Amino acid sequence: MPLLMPQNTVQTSTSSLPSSTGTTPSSASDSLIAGDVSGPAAAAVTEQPGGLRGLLQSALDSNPYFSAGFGLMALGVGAQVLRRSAVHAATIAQRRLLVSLEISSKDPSYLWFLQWMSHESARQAQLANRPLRGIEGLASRIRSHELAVETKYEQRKDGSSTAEFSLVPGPGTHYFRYQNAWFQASLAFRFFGVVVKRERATNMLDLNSGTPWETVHLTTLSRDRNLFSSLLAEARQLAQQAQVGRTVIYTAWGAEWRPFGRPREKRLLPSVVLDEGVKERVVQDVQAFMQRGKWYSERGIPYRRGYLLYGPPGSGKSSFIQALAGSLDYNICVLNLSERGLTDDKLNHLLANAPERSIMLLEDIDAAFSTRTQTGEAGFNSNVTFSGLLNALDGVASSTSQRILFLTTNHLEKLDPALIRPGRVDLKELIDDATPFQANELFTRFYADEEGLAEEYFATLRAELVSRLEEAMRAGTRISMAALQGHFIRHGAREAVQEWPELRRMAEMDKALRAQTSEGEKTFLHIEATQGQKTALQLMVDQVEAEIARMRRAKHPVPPEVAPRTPSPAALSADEADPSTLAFLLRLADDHRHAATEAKEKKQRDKKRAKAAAPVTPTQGNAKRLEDLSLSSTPRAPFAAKAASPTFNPVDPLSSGIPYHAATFLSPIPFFERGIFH
Ligand SMILES: Nc1ncnc2c1ncn2[C@@H]1O[C@H](COP(=O)(O)OP(=O)(O)OP(=O)(O)O)[C@@H](O)[C@H]1O
Repeated sequence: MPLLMPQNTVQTSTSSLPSSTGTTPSSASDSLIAGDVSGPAAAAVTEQPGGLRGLLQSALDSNPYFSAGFGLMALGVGAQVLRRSAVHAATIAQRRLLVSLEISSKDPSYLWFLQWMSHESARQAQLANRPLRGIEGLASRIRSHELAVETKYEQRKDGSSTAEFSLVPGPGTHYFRYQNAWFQASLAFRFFGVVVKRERATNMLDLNSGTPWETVHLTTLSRDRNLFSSLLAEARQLAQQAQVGRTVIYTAWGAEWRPFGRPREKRLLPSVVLDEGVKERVVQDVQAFMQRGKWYSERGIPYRRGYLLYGPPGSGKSSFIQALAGSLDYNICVLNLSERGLTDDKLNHLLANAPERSIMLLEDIDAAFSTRTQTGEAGFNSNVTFSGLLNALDGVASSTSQRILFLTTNHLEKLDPALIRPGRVDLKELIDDATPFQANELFTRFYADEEGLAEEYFATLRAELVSRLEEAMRAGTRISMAALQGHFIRHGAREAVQEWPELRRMAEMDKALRAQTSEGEKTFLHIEATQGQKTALQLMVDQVEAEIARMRRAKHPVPPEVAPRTPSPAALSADEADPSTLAFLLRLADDHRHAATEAKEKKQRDKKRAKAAAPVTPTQGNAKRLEDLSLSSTPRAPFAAKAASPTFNPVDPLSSGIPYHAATFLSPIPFFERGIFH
């Protein structure tokens, strides 16, 4: 305690000592310096506090709580200083020792890195089954426990579907070891608020697609910074390895392209059998186009080419495009215009930003547009307008990078000429049902090396099959290549010929069913009344008859356009019926049925309204209820008088002479609506 004694206090006390005491000032000050404050000097110090320090001292001495609090405060301040210094030191150390890399989901290496991580985690999972040995063994045990699943789901037109799941590192922090260096990877979802600051345009796209903007942060020691490039190169190599000999199918994911499932095995061009010369024409055209990049740029012509493949389902349009992409070592970007959530802007962006070396494929273009008007109201989910599509196609035309665009359709006749004019579509090819040439080729591909089949016998079987197809074609029955391929898969060469009638019957039924659908209606207009179509016609006749019977049962008048032609349903025989008339009659009958239902509903509505507007003579009970419900200020007499009059319109406050609010309240219509009179 004496050591805490303030110097100035000591000095002040010492100078105030009277010299008359005979004590030499030097001896007093000596004893103070030596720390000896007993005796008169000490008394002087304690008795004269003098200033803030003295006050503090006395408080500390006299109040133990105060001194304890003071001590705690000093400790807290010390701890805070220490913490700050530690944080500061850590920040400096982090800056100097660590280096981090950000990969955004916009960057191509983002997916490569995620794939690399999942590949590594699978590899390490295998290592983990081995005995633990050294740091390698330890590293193998440290693997990601925060996974995310990416599901690619495809619903096919035939109703079947496929789903592929890939496990990738999920949001969170992951540690891994690469070339003896430790890495920390933190996958953070950056939500819109943050992205707004960084990339406004991208943020808007994210808002449209509803997918969060993602980033991966990689951190390692600064001396290992070169490992980043080697890691990314390895990830890219791994991604490319997975694609060697394969075709990547990209699909639209919001406003960007993402690989759909794993890359597919390349389809070989000879495996798709098209009619004579068709394949060669398209392949040569594409190859010539690819070699003329300089020619296009020198003349300032947009470097793009559009192809339209049209024809019935199952004729090999998609298969051919896949094989063509494989032969050129290209990938395919598939876009379905009827896709939910697709807008003009997104379409434009997607067409303009397709991955390099890829063929753009717009499938079933007729399904999205049959006329120039937007078909969204007609049941499609897409918000793409026809003009939006034309703009997007023209936008592609203005791009300087190479663009190969394929459109496919089953119904050429449904397409607007503006869509397929030269400049948008440069080459159109019909990919039709099987021709004798194709049947010959496919038969050879399937059975040329079948065991136990002599060359001569093989040739005879092939000729027999081809002649049967020709005969079916003469009778108007076409067989799709998909059906022919399925038939060959099911049977050997001999049975394929023997079982030909089965294939033909199936083809006829298939056509009949197709013709039954409204989609098939137009196709139907082009067919002749052959054996195959007779089945279809019969189905249609049946439908017209059923329609007429339904109308008669419902007591709807049969439309005059239908009636004269069908004095009795039996008069319509399949042989006489003309498909276009039948299609017309069916549609007419359908329209008429709708009109009749609407008329009936309207009649009921009118009746109800008339009943509501009819003069009201309240029954005793209802009058009582009205009385109970009426406002006290409501004059009841005029209402009763008016209500008795046949011309009284209870909804018209002016004619009733009742104040407006009371009139609405008293009007029977709201009561009807509320069910009071029911
Ligand atoms: N010309 C062909 N050569 C070889 N196989 C074919 C041919 N046409 C169709 N196939 C086979 O039939 C199946 C369906 O073919 P694909 O999907 O290519 O027909 P598509 O014309 O694109 O049909 P859609 O118009 O319905 O899209 C595939 O398995 C394919 O192998």
